[in-house]
Parts: sequence; C-alpha cells; structure tokens
Amino acid sequence: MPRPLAWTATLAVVLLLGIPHGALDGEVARPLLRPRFGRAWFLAFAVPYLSLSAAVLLAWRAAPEAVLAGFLAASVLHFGEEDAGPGRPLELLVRGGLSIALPVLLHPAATARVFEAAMLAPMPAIPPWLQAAALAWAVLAPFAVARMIAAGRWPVAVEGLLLGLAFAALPPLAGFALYFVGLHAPRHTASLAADPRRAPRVRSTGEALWRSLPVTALTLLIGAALWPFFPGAPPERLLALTLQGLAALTLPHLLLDGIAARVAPPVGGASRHRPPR
Ligand SMILES: CC1=C(/C=C/C(C)=C/C=C/C(C)=C/C=C/C=C(C)/C=C/C=C(C)/C=C/C2=C(C)CCCC2(C)C)C(C)(C)CCC1
Ligand SMILES: [Fe+2]
Repeated sequence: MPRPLAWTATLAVVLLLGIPHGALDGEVARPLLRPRFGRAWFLAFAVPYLSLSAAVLLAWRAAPEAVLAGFLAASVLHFGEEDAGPGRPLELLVRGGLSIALPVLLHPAATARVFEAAMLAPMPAIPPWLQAAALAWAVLAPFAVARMIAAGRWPVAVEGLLLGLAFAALPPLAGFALYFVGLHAPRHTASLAADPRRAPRVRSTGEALWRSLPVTALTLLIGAALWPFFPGAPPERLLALTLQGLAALTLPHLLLDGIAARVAPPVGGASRHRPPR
C-alpha cells in the first residue's frame, strides 16, 4: 500500500476504535462529580479536561521535542499501568515501553519519519535521548521476562514475544495501531466493566461501546474543528492532528485514572486493573 494511504487507513482505525476507550472517562467521572454538581457535572468535568488538552496542544507548537518526550514517558506509564497492574514497577516499564522501544530500535528511520510528521518539526534521525531510553529498555526487558517465567506467568511472556514479532514485522504506525486498538483499548474497557465502582453504568463491553458513543462523537467533532490549524498534505496533516490530539487527551486521561483510583478504591483490594494473569 502506498504510504499516504497506509497512514490514513491506520489512523482511521486508531481514531474510530481507540478514542472510545478514552471517551469512557466521562463514565468514570460521572459518579465522582454528579453528586456535587448535579446536571452540570459534565461541564464541570469537560472544562478542566479540555483546558489541560488545549495546553498540551499549544505546548506542541512551542517545544515539540520536549512534548514528544513527555508524551512518550506518559505513554509508558499509561500502557504499563494497564498491562502490568500495580506493584510491578519493572514489568510496568518493560511492558509499557515495548511499543515505543521496539520501533525505535528495529525501524529507526521509519519511526523518525512518523515523529517528524507528528511534531511538525524536523527530526532527521532518532534523537540520542530516545535512543538511550530504548537501549535501557532492551537491557531491562530480559530481566522482566525472566521474572515472568520464574513466576510461571507464561501467557504474559508469550504475549510479549508475539508483540515483539508484530513490531518487528510491521511498519511502526501499524504496530502501534495493533497494540493500541487490539490490546490497550479492550483491556482498559474490560477492566472498567469488571469494576462496578469505577464506572457503575459500564457493566459489559456492549454497554461500554454504547455509552462511549456521544463523547466519541464530540471528540471527533472537536478534532475536525482543529483541522484548519494543521498544515500539510492530508495524510501528514491527519497524522499530526491524531498524534498531537492523542497526546493532549493522554494527560487528563492519565490523571483521571489516578484520581479515580484514589477517590474510589476498587472492589477487592488495591488492584485497579486486572493484569491478564
Ligand atoms: C471525556 C471527555 C472528552 C473525551 C475524552 C477522550 C475521548 C479521551 C481519549 C483519550 C485517548 C484516546 C487517549 C489515548 C492515548 C494514547 C496514547 C497514550 C498513545 C501513545 C502513542 C505512542 C507512544 C506512539 C508512538 C509511536 C509513534 C507515534 C509512531 C511510531 C512508533 C511509535 C509506536 C513509537 C472530551 C475531551 C470530549 C470532553 C471532556 C470529557
Ligand atoms: Fe488508555
């Protein structure tokens, strides 16, 4: 497939199937804010959420490489928390970092091209700080895998191996889409459905999908309104808008996870996520 078409198709999948899991943030905030703000709860939630996101979008223009670094660090934390659960810091780093470190190590030129288009700033090669972080990941990964195997957690080790093969075989953006839409979003949704205290109205995947629709539509509308502010040909423009937009949503999405866990500790102990095993 020619690159512009491949980028557009991959980004469409990320937007249509990835956004809904974040749109469920509204369902997490609802029980926390509705008792206090009544019918105005959504406004009380959306205004700070959107303000944080807007601040990140503006920061992309002012300091693209610093924001990229922050976004990647936040992603490791966010993906790792969902995959490893609490109390496993090494596993959090290794599982959360896999989807970034592998493309950087295995497809450096293609990954730098994607970052360049996303940042709207030149990146002729992977910068040294990112190369160093990816190498540190490669040093830590075998220790995490050895621990999983020693604990008899074979499914987790096999999942890592299969993901590694996928990231080796696929172009960087497609590898990310596979992980984000195929693992992260369903896992996040399943953990919400399994925890009646975090999002009481989300009791099944079907309900999650249904409940996520209005905020997903609102997010896509806001994204469409931002289109004129991004330069370039449509595929590059969509890439910059999608990745900068995801980074902007990641900050409140990550903060809300932490706040909700503190305010309403989940049923059955400290664990807020259910790792696969
Ligand atoms: C609720 C609400 C809302 C909504 C929200 C949402 C919808 C959210 C979402 C969220 C989300 C949805 C999130 C996401 C996240 C994501 C992430 C975190 C990602 C990451 C990524 C990465 C890190 C990548 C990387 C790369 C590239 C880029 C290329 C190649 C290679 C690699 C793979 C390295 C609104 C605003 C409307 C309003 C208010 C309320
Ligand atoms: Fe997420």
